[in-house]
Amino acid sequence: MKSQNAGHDDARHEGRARTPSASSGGASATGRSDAARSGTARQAAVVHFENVGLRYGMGPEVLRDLTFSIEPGSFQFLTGPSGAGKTTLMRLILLALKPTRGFISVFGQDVSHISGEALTGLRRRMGVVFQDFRLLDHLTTYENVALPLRVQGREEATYRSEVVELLRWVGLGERMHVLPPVLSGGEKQRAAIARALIVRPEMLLADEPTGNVDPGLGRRLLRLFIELNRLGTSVLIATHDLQLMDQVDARRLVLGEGRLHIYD
Ligand SMILES: Nc1ncnc2c1ncn2[C@@H]1O[C@H](COP(=O)(O)OP(=O)(O)OP(=O)(O)O)[C@@H](O)[C@H]1O
Repeated sequence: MKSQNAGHDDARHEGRARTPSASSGGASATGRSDAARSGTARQAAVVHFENVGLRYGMGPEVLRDLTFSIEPGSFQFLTGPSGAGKTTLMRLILLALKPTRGFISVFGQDVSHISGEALTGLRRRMGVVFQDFRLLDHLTTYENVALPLRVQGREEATYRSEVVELLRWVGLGERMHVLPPVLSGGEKQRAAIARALIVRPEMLLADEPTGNVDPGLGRRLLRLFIELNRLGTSVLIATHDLQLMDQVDARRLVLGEGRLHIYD
C-alpha cells in the first residue's frame, strides 16, 4: 500500500477516472488542457472534493484541504481516530453540510449553487446507513425498509417480494412486522442497511455499519456491501473496525488532524 496526501493526489485520480490521455501533463495528444481534463475527471467521479475545508461555527477547522475523488463502482473504507471528522466528511458528501471553503461535486454536479429540488434528486441516488439508524418508530421493519420505494411512488405489489427477500437476507425475516423499539441494536442496524440497499443506490455511505453486530454477522454484511459493489454501486464505509477492513483489499481513506491520507 502506498500513502499519498490527498492534497497532492490530483494526477492519480485523473488517471483513475476513465478519461483518455489523463495521465500525462500539459496539453495532450487530444489537444485538451490539464484544466479540461480535470473538469472531465470531476464529471466522471461520483464525488469530487477540491481543497475542501470545514469548521463548525467559530471553531477550528475540522477538515483541511481535502482533495480526492470517489470513482464509479469503487469500494473504500473511511477511517481515523474518534473525532477525526469521518461523520463530518460523510455529511459533506450527503450535502447535509456546506463546506467552509473549497469545491465539491456529486454525480458530476457542482453543488455550491444547487436548487433544493436538484439536491433532493442527488440525495435519492445515494443510500445511507446512519450511525443512529434513524428508523421511524411508528412503522414496522418492513414498512421502514419499503419507505424509500413508497416515496418514489411505487405500488406495493411491485416491490413487496423484493423487500421481503432483502429482509430475509439480512436475517430479519421473522422480525419484519414488529416496530423498531422492540428490535435489538443489531437488528435495527440491519434494518437500516436494508432500507439503504432497497433502492439499489449508485453510491452507498455507511457510518459504522457493523458497530452493533457480532463478527459473524459483520462479515455477512460486508459480503452484502461487496456484492452491491459488484453490481456497480460505489461504496464508502466509515469504520474503526480493523478486522473488518482487513477482510477486503480495498482503498483506505484515513483522516487524521484534519487531513486525508489515501492508501490504495
Ligand atoms: N455539530 C457540531 N458542532 C460543533 N462541532 C462538531 C459538530 N459535529 C462534530 N463536531 C466536532 O467535529 C470533530 C469531528 O467530529 P466527527 O463526528 O465528524 O468525527 P468522527 O471521526 O466521525 O468521530 P467518531 O469516530 O467518534 O464518530 C469533532 O471534534 C467534533 O467534536
